[in-house]
Amino acid sequence: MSEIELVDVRAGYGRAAPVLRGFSVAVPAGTVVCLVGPNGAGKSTVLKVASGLLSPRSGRVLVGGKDLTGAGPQRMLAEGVALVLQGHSVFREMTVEENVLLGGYTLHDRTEKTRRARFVKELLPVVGERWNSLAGLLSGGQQKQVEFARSLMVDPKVVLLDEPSMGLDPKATSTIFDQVVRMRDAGTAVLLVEQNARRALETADLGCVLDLGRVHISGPAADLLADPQLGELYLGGRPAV
Ligand SMILES: Nc1ncnc2c1ncn2[C@@H]1O[C@H](COP(=O)(O)OP(=O)(O)OP(=O)(O)O)[C@@H](O)[C@H]1O
Repeated sequence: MSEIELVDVRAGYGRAAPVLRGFSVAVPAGTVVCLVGPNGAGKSTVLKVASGLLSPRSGRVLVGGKDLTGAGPQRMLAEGVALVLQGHSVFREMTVEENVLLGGYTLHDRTEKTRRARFVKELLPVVGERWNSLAGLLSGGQQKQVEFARSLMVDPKVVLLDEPSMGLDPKATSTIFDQVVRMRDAGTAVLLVEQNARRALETADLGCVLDLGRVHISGPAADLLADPQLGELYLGGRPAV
Protein backbone atom coordinates (compact mmCIF):
# COMPACT_ATOMS: atom_id res chain seq x y z
CA MET A 1 0.00 0.00 0.00
CA SER A 2 1.15 3.54 -0.72
CA GLU A 3 2.11 5.88 2.09
CA ILE A 4 0.46 8.69 0.17
CA GLU A 5 -1.48 8.72 -3.06
CA LEU A 6 -3.02 11.52 -5.09
CA VAL A 7 -5.74 10.28 -7.41
CA ASP A 8 -6.99 12.25 -10.40
CA VAL A 9 -6.42 15.58 -8.66
CA ARG A 10 -7.57 18.90 -10.08
CA ALA A 11 -6.24 21.85 -8.13
CA GLY A 12 -5.31 25.48 -8.61
CA TYR A 13 -5.49 28.99 -7.25
CA GLY A 14 -8.54 31.26 -7.04
CA ARG A 15 -10.50 31.63 -10.24
CA ALA A 16 -7.57 30.81 -12.50
CA ALA A 17 -7.61 27.67 -14.63
CA PRO A 18 -6.48 24.63 -12.64
CA VAL A 19 -2.75 23.94 -12.45
CA LEU A 20 -3.24 20.21 -11.88
CA ARG A 21 -5.73 18.64 -14.27
CA GLY A 22 -6.19 15.00 -13.40
CA PHE A 23 -2.84 14.37 -11.73
CA SER A 24 -2.09 11.08 -9.97
CA VAL A 25 0.96 9.84 -8.09
CA ALA A 26 1.59 7.13 -5.51
CA VAL A 27 4.48 6.89 -3.06
CA PRO A 28 4.93 3.26 -1.95
CA ALA A 29 6.50 2.52 1.44
CA GLY A 30 10.28 2.46 1.40
CA THR A 31 10.67 4.45 -1.81
CA VAL A 32 11.87 7.82 -3.00
CA VAL A 33 9.60 9.16 -5.72
CA CYS A 34 10.90 12.11 -7.69
CA LEU A 35 8.66 14.58 -9.45
CA VAL A 36 10.25 16.51 -12.30
CA GLY A 37 8.91 18.84 -14.97
CA PRO A 38 9.36 22.26 -16.51
CA ASN A 39 9.21 25.51 -14.53
CA GLY A 40 5.68 26.33 -13.51
CA ALA A 41 4.39 22.84 -14.32
CA GLY A 42 2.84 22.55 -10.86
CA LYS A 43 5.39 20.52 -8.90
CA SER A 44 5.14 22.67 -5.77
CA THR A 45 1.36 22.65 -6.18
CA VAL A 46 1.43 18.85 -5.92
CA LEU A 47 3.25 19.16 -2.58
CA LYS A 48 0.75 21.78 -1.37
CA VAL A 49 -2.09 19.36 -2.10
CA ALA A 50 -0.23 16.43 -0.53
CA SER A 51 0.50 18.40 2.66
CA GLY A 52 -3.04 19.77 3.03
CA LEU A 53 -2.08 23.40 2.33
CA LEU A 54 -4.28 23.41 -0.77
CA SER A 55 -7.56 21.51 -1.11
CA PRO A 56 -8.10 19.84 -4.47
CA ARG A 57 -11.14 20.91 -6.49
CA SER A 58 -11.71 17.25 -7.25
CA GLY A 59 -9.88 13.96 -6.90
CA ARG A 60 -8.66 12.26 -3.74
CA VAL A 61 -5.73 12.31 -1.33
CA LEU A 62 -5.13 8.99 0.44
CA VAL A 63 -2.66 8.45 3.31
CA GLY A 64 -1.99 4.80 4.08
CA GLY A 65 -5.19 4.06 2.15
CA LYS A 66 -7.28 6.44 4.28
CA ASP A 67 -9.18 9.17 2.43
CA LEU A 68 -7.97 12.53 3.77
CA THR A 69 -9.11 14.72 0.89
CA GLY A 70 -9.62 18.27 2.15
CA ALA A 71 -7.83 17.69 5.48
CA GLY A 72 -5.68 20.67 6.55
CA PRO A 73 -1.94 20.69 7.21
CA GLN A 74 -2.22 19.96 10.93
CA ARG A 75 -4.26 16.83 10.31
CA MET A 76 -1.98 15.69 7.49
CA LEU A 77 1.03 16.07 9.79
CA ALA A 78 -0.75 14.10 12.50
CA GLU A 79 -1.43 11.38 9.92
CA GLY A 80 2.27 11.19 9.07
CA VAL A 81 2.83 13.59 6.18
CA ALA A 82 5.63 16.12 6.82
CA LEU A 83 6.66 18.95 4.48
CA VAL A 84 10.09 20.52 4.09
CA LEU A 85 9.61 23.83 2.32
CA GLN A 86 11.64 25.25 -0.53
CA GLY A 87 14.43 27.62 0.54
CA HIS A 88 15.58 27.98 4.10
CA SER A 89 13.23 27.84 7.04
CA VAL A 90 15.49 27.39 10.07
CA PHE A 91 15.25 30.00 12.80
CA ARG A 92 18.72 31.47 12.55
CA GLU A 93 18.82 32.96 16.05
CA MET A 94 17.88 29.65 17.65
CA THR A 95 20.16 26.68 18.23
CA VAL A 96 20.05 23.54 16.12
CA GLU A 97 18.55 21.74 19.11
CA GLU A 98 15.76 24.30 19.48
CA ASN A 99 15.03 24.17 15.76
CA VAL A 100 14.87 20.37 15.69
CA LEU A 101 12.76 20.07 18.85
CA LEU A 102 10.21 22.48 17.35
CA GLY A 103 9.40 19.68 14.91
CA GLY A 104 8.28 17.59 17.87
CA TYR A 105 5.97 20.15 19.43
CA THR A 106 3.00 17.85 18.91
CA LEU A 107 4.72 15.04 20.84
CA HIS A 108 3.60 15.13 24.45
CA ASP A 109 5.57 12.14 25.67
CA ARG A 110 8.97 13.43 26.84
CA THR A 111 10.62 10.00 26.46
CA GLU A 112 9.39 9.73 22.88
CA LYS A 113 10.72 13.22 22.13
CA THR A 114 14.15 12.30 23.52
CA ARG A 115 14.15 9.02 21.57
CA ARG A 116 13.31 10.79 18.31
CA ALA A 117 15.93 13.48 18.91
CA ARG A 118 18.55 10.76 19.44
CA PHE A 119 17.39 9.04 16.24
CA VAL A 120 17.66 12.17 14.05
CA LYS A 121 21.09 13.02 15.49
CA GLU A 122 22.33 9.57 14.52
CA LEU A 123 20.72 9.65 11.08
CA LEU A 124 22.05 13.12 10.26
CA PRO A 125 25.42 13.31 12.02
CA VAL A 126 26.02 17.00 11.29
CA VAL A 127 22.88 17.79 13.25
CA GLY A 128 24.30 16.00 16.28
CA GLU A 129 27.72 17.60 15.86
CA ARG A 130 26.27 21.14 15.68
CA TRP A 131 23.47 20.52 18.24
CA ASN A 132 24.34 23.53 20.40
CA SER A 133 25.32 25.95 17.60
CA LEU A 134 23.14 28.77 16.39
CA ALA A 135 21.42 27.50 13.25
CA GLY A 136 22.26 30.73 11.39
CA LEU A 137 25.98 29.89 11.64
CA LEU A 138 25.58 26.66 9.65
CA SER A 139 26.15 26.37 5.89
CA GLY A 140 23.15 26.13 3.56
CA GLY A 141 23.51 22.36 3.22
CA GLN A 142 23.80 21.90 6.99
CA GLN A 143 20.70 24.06 7.54
CA LYS A 144 18.79 21.87 5.09
CA GLN A 145 19.76 18.83 7.18
CA VAL A 146 18.42 20.60 10.29
CA GLU A 147 15.14 21.03 8.39
CA PHE A 148 15.15 17.31 7.52
CA ALA A 149 15.76 16.49 11.19
CA ARG A 150 12.92 18.78 12.27
CA SER A 151 10.51 17.07 9.86
CA LEU A 152 11.55 13.61 11.10
CA MET A 153 10.79 14.34 14.78
CA VAL A 154 7.19 13.13 14.39
CA ASP A 155 8.32 9.88 12.75
CA PRO A 156 6.39 10.62 9.55
CA LYS A 157 5.30 7.99 7.06
CA VAL A 158 6.35 10.25 4.22
CA VAL A 159 8.37 13.44 3.89
CA LEU A 160 7.62 15.88 1.08
CA LEU A 161 10.77 17.69 -0.03
CA ASP A 162 10.43 20.82 -2.16
CA GLU A 163 13.69 21.42 -4.05
CA PRO A 164 16.10 20.56 -1.24
CA SER A 165 19.17 21.26 -3.40
CA MET A 166 18.13 24.83 -4.24
CA GLY A 167 21.05 27.24 -3.82
CA LEU A 168 23.53 24.53 -2.78
CA ASP A 169 26.89 23.83 -4.41
CA PRO A 170 27.47 20.38 -6.00
CA LYS A 171 29.18 18.93 -2.90
CA ALA A 172 26.39 20.01 -0.53
CA THR A 173 23.83 18.81 -3.08
CA SER A 174 25.48 15.42 -3.12
CA THR A 175 25.35 15.21 0.69
CA ILE A 176 21.69 16.20 0.69
CA PHE A 177 20.78 13.46 -1.79
CA ASP A 178 22.78 10.93 0.25
CA GLN A 179 20.72 11.94 3.28
CA VAL A 180 17.50 11.47 1.33
CA VAL A 181 18.57 7.87 0.70
CA ARG A 182 19.39 7.43 4.39
CA MET A 183 15.94 8.73 5.33
CA ARG A 184 14.38 6.20 2.99
CA ASP A 185 16.54 3.37 4.31
CA ALA A 186 15.52 4.30 7.85
CA GLY A 187 11.87 3.77 6.89
CA THR A 188 10.50 7.13 5.71
CA ALA A 189 9.16 7.34 2.18
CA VAL A 190 10.01 10.51 0.26
CA LEU A 191 8.24 12.55 -2.40
CA LEU A 192 10.90 14.78 -3.88
CA VAL A 193 10.45 17.78 -6.17
CA GLU A 194 13.60 18.92 -7.95
CA GLN A 195 14.88 21.29 -10.61
CA ASN A 196 18.06 19.26 -10.56
CA ALA A 197 16.13 16.53 -12.36
CA ARG A 198 18.93 14.28 -13.51
CA ARG A 199 20.63 14.16 -10.10
CA ALA A 200 17.29 13.62 -8.36
CA LEU A 201 16.33 10.75 -10.65
CA GLU A 202 19.69 9.13 -9.98
CA THR A 203 18.72 9.14 -6.29
CA ALA A 204 15.06 8.17 -6.63
CA ASP A 205 13.48 4.73 -7.04
CA LEU A 206 10.54 5.97 -9.08
CA GLY A 207 10.10 9.05 -11.21
CA CYS A 208 7.18 11.00 -12.50
CA VAL A 209 7.26 13.71 -15.15
CA LEU A 210 4.60 16.38 -14.73
CA ASP A 211 3.64 18.48 -17.70
CA LEU A 212 0.51 20.48 -18.52
CA GLY A 213 -1.03 19.49 -15.20
CA ARG A 214 -0.87 15.75 -15.77
CA VAL A 215 1.58 12.88 -15.58
CA HIS A 216 3.49 12.85 -18.83
CA ILE A 217 5.26 9.60 -17.98
CA SER A 218 6.14 7.70 -14.81
CA GLY A 219 8.06 4.58 -13.91
CA PRO A 220 11.37 3.37 -12.47
CA ALA A 221 13.70 6.37 -12.23
CA ALA A 222 16.45 4.50 -14.11
CA ASP A 223 14.10 3.98 -17.10
CA LEU A 224 13.24 7.69 -17.22
CA LEU A 225 16.93 8.58 -17.09
CA ALA A 226 17.66 6.26 -20.00
CA ASP A 227 14.84 7.60 -22.18
CA PRO A 228 16.46 9.77 -24.89
CA GLN A 229 13.32 11.81 -25.58
CA LEU A 230 12.86 12.66 -21.90
CA GLY A 231 16.53 13.56 -21.70
CA GLU A 232 16.07 16.11 -24.47
CA LEU A 233 12.80 17.53 -23.19
CA TYR A 234 13.13 17.58 -19.43
CA LEU A 235 16.58 16.64 -18.25
CA GLY A 236 18.68 19.20 -20.06
CA GLY A 237 20.30 17.06 -22.73
CA ARG A 238 20.90 13.51 -23.83
CA PRO A 239 21.32 10.73 -21.29
CA ALA A 240 24.84 9.83 -20.32
CA VAL A 241 25.91 6.68 -22.18
N1 LIG B 1 -0.14 31.08 -4.46
C1 LIG B 1 -0.38 31.12 -5.78
N2 LIG B 1 -1.35 31.89 -6.30
C2 LIG B 1 -1.60 31.92 -7.62
N3 LIG B 1 -0.93 31.19 -8.54
C3 LIG B 1 0.05 30.40 -8.09
C4 LIG B 1 0.38 30.32 -6.69
N4 LIG B 1 1.40 29.44 -6.53
C5 LIG B 1 1.68 28.99 -7.79
N5 LIG B 1 0.88 29.56 -8.71
C6 LIG B 1 0.89 29.29 -10.18
O1 LIG B 1 0.71 27.90 -10.37
C7 LIG B 1 1.53 27.42 -11.44
C8 LIG B 1 2.37 26.25 -10.95
O2 LIG B 1 3.26 26.71 -9.93
P1 LIG B 1 4.19 25.72 -9.10
O3 LIG B 1 4.96 26.56 -8.15
O4 LIG B 1 3.38 24.60 -8.56
O5 LIG B 1 5.13 25.15 -10.25
P2 LIG B 1 6.53 24.40 -10.16
O6 LIG B 1 6.47 23.29 -11.16
O7 LIG B 1 6.82 24.04 -8.76
O8 LIG B 1 7.49 25.54 -10.68
P3 LIG B 1 9.05 25.80 -10.39
O9 LIG B 1 9.79 24.66 -11.01
O10 LIG B 1 9.29 27.08 -11.13
O11 LIG B 1 9.21 25.92 -8.90
C9 LIG B 1 2.34 28.62 -11.93
O12 LIG B 1 1.71 29.13 -13.07
C10 LIG B 1 2.26 29.60 -10.78
O13 LIG B 1 2.31 30.92 -11.25
